[in-house]
Amino acid sequence: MESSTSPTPAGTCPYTVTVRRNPPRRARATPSTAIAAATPASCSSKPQNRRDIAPIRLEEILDDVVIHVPLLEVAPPIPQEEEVVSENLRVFLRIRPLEVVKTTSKNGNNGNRARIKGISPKKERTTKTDNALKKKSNTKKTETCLVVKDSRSVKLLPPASLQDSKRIKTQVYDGFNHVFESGSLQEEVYEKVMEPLVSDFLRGKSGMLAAMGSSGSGKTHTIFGCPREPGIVSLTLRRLYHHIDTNSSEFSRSYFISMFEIYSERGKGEKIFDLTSDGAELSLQQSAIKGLQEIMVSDITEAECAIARGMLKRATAMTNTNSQSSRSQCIINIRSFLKKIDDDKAEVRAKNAVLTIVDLAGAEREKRTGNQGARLLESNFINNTSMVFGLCLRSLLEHQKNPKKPLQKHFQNSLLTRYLRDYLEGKKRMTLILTVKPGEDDYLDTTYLLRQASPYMKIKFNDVEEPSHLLGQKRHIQALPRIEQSKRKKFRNKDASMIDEGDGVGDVHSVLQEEVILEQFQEPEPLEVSGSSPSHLKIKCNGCKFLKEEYCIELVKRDRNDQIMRNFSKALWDVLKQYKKKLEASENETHNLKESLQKEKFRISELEKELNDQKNCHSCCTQNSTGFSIPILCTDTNSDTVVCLQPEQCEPKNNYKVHTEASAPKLEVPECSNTSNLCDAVVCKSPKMSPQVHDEAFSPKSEVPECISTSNLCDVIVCKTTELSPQVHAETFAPEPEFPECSNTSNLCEAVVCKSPKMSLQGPKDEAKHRFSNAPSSVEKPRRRLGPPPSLLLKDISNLDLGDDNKPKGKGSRGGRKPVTTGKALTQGSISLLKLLGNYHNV
Ligand SMILES: Nc1ncnc2c1ncn2[C@@H]1O[C@H](COP(=O)(O)OP(=O)(O)OP(=O)(O)O)[C@@H](O)[C@H]1O
Repeated sequence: MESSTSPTPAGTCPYTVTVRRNPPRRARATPSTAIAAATPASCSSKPQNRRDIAPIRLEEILDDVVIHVPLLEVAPPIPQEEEVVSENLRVFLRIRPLEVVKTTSKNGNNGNRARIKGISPKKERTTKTDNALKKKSNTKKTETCLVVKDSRSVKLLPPASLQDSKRIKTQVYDGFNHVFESGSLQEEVYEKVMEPLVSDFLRGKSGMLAAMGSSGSGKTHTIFGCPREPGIVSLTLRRLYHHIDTNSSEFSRSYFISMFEIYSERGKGEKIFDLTSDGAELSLQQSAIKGLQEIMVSDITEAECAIARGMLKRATAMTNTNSQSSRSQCIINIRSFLKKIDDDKAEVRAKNAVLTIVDLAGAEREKRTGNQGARLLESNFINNTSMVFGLCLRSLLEHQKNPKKPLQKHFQNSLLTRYLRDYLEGKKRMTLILTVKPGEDDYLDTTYLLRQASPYMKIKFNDVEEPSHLLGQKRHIQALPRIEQSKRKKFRNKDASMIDEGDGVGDVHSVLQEEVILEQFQEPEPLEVSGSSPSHLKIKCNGCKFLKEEYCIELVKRDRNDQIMRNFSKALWDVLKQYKKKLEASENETHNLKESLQKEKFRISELEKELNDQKNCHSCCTQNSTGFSIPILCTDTNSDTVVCLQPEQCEPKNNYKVHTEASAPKLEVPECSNTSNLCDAVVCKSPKMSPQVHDEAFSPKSEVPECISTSNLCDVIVCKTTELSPQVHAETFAPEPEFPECSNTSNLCEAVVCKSPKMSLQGPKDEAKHRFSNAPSSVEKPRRRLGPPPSLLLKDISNLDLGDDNKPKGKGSRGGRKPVTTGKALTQGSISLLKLLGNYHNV
């Protein structure tokens, strides 16, 4: 709390203290919508609607719905005396007498035979339950818990036990169309409840009456009654047949009755049984029952007989609460078919209307009914149907209160509600009659029903079918609650003039045809609106005459709703488009990823192939029985050279013959076995080299003497691989015992050349150094022991004329012996060696 001394205004007491209870508030800017609503358009200086605010979002569209729809509700058209635009659901309450005087026959039946599906009617006998009930009723005097306040309200008094323990207070239920006290007569009920429906029905308007209440509360009694006290159905039929059409000479009216029940045998799903025929099982398609028989009833007796026969077939059973409790939902349809025959008898117009009366099976509490087994399963079905029925109405109410809340599709959950869909969605008018038992024991049942059903009184029927007074009169615009697009399209092009003129064409026999006629008449497009304010709107509809004001407003409202829905659809469409784009993008990405994956796979397979090739190449060398690796070689058939098998080289076009392990054991080139995959093994590069040399070269016994003797002819044995191991070359090119000097004195041997830079022995670059002439230092090493000369060398020595070594050789040499030729030209190295040996010898 804040206190402050304000400057004292003139004329007031200087000691006055102003106490501010709340801090001063800052005035908030008035919302533009409020301004718009409060200020007339002419007074506002600023533009009211700014369309450039923001792009429409879903929420705004929904808000739009809220803003625009009540626009017409703010100033609803004032209903004329007889023209009620909207009508609430009519709810009546009937209280059963506390003590029921049973009008039972001698054998215990009260006029109707009990029948249970699948169970033959039993002989009524006094059971323990009955006795218990009787005892109970005798011993304990039941108090009433329901007191009628006035014709529209009741007071519900909780039993003393509950009042104490649960602190439940007295409740008042108000707003019923009428409350029938326990002593009310059937005729009275009919007059208030059914007569308005019947009147409308006679004017061609469909309607429904449904009786709701707990088991034994008097629903069946109210609907069907008994012979002494005929119920609503009987009274309705009487009324119908006593009704005389004013223009009966021009019209012919006929009635058809159909009756069926929805029953769940032992709770195994719902089934529909025809009660007017042989009790055949039927099926529900959309909201129509396929194969349901209609009996044309020409008089009241016939009609009552049909109903009585149906009642006999209905499933009933005895429970603790009702000796003849209905175990199924029973529906009776009375259809009126009105026909106008023109003078020339050529043109007939017809009108159908259906009056539906529903006797619901009573909701049961297991504790009270004492049901077990099959009865209990039936109870579950009954309670479930009652619950779904209630949910549908509750959803309709909530939807009407707040249009944002969608109309739930509870009707799908039971056959009954599916059949009554139009009524439960507020498209057709219906009336409810609640039946209650006023006993203290029934307090819970009664309070449950009243609590559940009393809100239904607020349900409104705005867009329901209006009665057409008689054929030829114009239909109200509201008589188009549900215009199915397909039907519209189908009949769009038909001539609507016959409706305007009031003359029908052709023979019309169905409700559908009637609906089509209405749709044609009420086709709202094209729509022309004239007038400035809704109250003066006149709309020209499809070439028809100007319609009444309230219908114009209704059309505007619908049009606006359509517009809102279109906006909503657009926004939704945009969102969907965005999602689609995203989806496409992600699909592309997925595609790319798949492609790259394919490429990777292909690359992997290539690498694997390469690896396999490498392995195959490696497997050229296989282990033979001796443990040596035998290369699988191929021989060049042209040159007789031996090469290591390479896949690309061994193709038949290259004239290579592939040697398998078995076919090439003789080659025995162990040195190559270690390096088969690393090198081309032993290759003769010289075209001059004779096969014999190579034979020697590859023979392990030859120990490569030819290397020395034939060094000038060829490169002899060449390892092509750079990775040839020294050991191999040592074995191949360094026959240690025979030519230690070769290995030690590589300068002597120019024949053995390893081309590999990694070769451990003498490389080509060292060749010059190893030459004898250029490396005299090697000669000067006297301590070095030479190994036994090879046979070729010995031959050379033996043939050497050492005495003439100073004489020039060749043709011009005199007296000298010609050197013995071995058929092979001596190499320069050999000559040098021989000279050296000669010198040595001389020394
Ligand atoms: N207003 C009434 N006046 C006289 N008797 C009544 C009245 N209402 C009900 N009864 C009697 O009460 C008994 C039970 O009524 P009824 O069979 O109509 O109950 P119900 O609601 O149809 O029960 P259920 O749902 O189990 O079929 C019947 O014997 C019926 O004659």
